[in-house]
Amino acid sequence: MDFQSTLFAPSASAALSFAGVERHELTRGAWVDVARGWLPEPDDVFETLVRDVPWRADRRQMYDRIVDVPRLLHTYMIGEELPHARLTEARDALSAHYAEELGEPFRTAGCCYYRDGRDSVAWHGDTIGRGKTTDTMVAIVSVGDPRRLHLRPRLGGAEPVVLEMGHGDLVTMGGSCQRTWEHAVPKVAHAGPRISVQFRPFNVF
Ligand SMILES: O=C(O)CCC(=O)C(=O)O
Ligand SMILES: [Fe+2]
Repeated sequence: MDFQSTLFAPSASAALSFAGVERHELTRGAWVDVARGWLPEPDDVFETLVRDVPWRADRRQMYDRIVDVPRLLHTYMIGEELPHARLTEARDALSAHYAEELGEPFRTAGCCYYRDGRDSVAWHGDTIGRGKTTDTMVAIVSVGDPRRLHLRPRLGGAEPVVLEMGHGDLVTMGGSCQRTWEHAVPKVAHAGPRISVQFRPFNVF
């Protein structure tokens, strides 16, 4: 038996530890969990995603113009194989960790590619599906350059919160976060590429 590799090979379950998760309680039953440096091999995940995800540039109607959505997108739907084994492990570990609180597994993986500081996402909640009416979770794994996630309460009454999402970090929005708070990733003067992978349960968008 090769005891060296048994002793020193990083085991996926050991690596994906939730021991370092810090929960930030927001208002109205919303919260955010943060775990720094959570995803193993973030360099490899980043390079693989840049290369292998079928990125698409969206355009959408804004008033009287069609404008580019300022980031590239692709969503892996239920049952589709994810482009990196570490992401499959991450999704399964997240499903197990949050099973009791969430009551169902994470099923889809939305991927966003922020090519530089000009790419962004405006204030919104993930409210196209059930997040509009019920508590749910969106777990985000970030790779690449750090960007800031801004959060603000829809009805005021609390200060905005700004969280850095760095290389390999996990940020989970939970409770009523999608309905009672909004989030955004604003443009910045200088940033290198960043990819965000958002794990969501069935019918949360
Ligand atoms: O860039 C991120 O991590 C957040 C993306 C986001 O909020 C969304 O796609 O709904
Ligand atoms: Fe979002």
